[in-house]
Amino acid sequence: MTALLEVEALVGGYGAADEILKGITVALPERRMAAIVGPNGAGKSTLLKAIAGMLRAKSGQVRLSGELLTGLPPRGVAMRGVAFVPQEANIFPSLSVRENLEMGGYLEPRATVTQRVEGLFARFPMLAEKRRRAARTLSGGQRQILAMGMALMVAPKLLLLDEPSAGLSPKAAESLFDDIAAIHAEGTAILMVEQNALEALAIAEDGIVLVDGRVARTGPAAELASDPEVRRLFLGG
Ligand SMILES: Nc1ncnc2c1ncn2[C@@H]1O[C@H](COP(=O)(O)OP(=O)(O)OP(=O)(O)O)[C@@H](O)[C@H]1O
Repeated sequence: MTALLEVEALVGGYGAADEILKGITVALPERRMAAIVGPNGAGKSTLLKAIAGMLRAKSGQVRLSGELLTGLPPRGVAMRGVAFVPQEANIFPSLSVRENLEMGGYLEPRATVTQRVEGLFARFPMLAEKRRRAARTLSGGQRQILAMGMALMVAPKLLLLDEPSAGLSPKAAESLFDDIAAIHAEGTAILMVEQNALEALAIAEDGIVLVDGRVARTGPAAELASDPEVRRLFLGG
């Protein structure tokens, strides 16, 4: 079976300085969810940016369903079915909730946009309730739902989430993780970077531990979450 996402020997960084990604090889099957965990500065966010086309790889390849993504601009990657939700500044604060969702689907035909917005309102009643409110009035957890909703407007095959629970209270994070698990259960493959490593591994099927720009461990998420060495070294557990 061809994997949905294949990252092979990816090397890259932000300039002439040292490479941040030092040869990353990971794969994600169709409809699967993997959590990327590891210490600060390991290159987790950088890996997501490289997959999304926001960072030019120095060498190595990224493929989606066998098709080469490496070298495509972010728009080209997005048009092939990869939606990226950055950690910050992922909504338009002064636009309404509905307008934010419409912006998420601005490349889609009008009728598709209307249909998908209605689908998201049905899926997330909070968004429907607040559809006319400026996005800046939402709570942190509600903003993350809106940001994911914008990404879902293109019906992506793969959703890239960069620390969705950052800055949320434990209760808000727990509720957000429930929503992420539900989005995954509906068939979207997800690659999620998280500081809340144990919570992320609890809802993901696969785990990827990144340390200093390299893959230190991969395996079933539950296995990694209960591995004493992983807990001690990377999860503070
Ligand atoms: N835009 C940038 N320009 C230059 N260097 C950057 C940039 N963004 C990140 N870096 C550097 O790249 C390294 C990896 O950062 P990255 O954000 O990928 O780590 P991370 O594993 O996601 O950790 P964190 O949880 O701290 O975000 C860090 O040393 C960081 O300082």
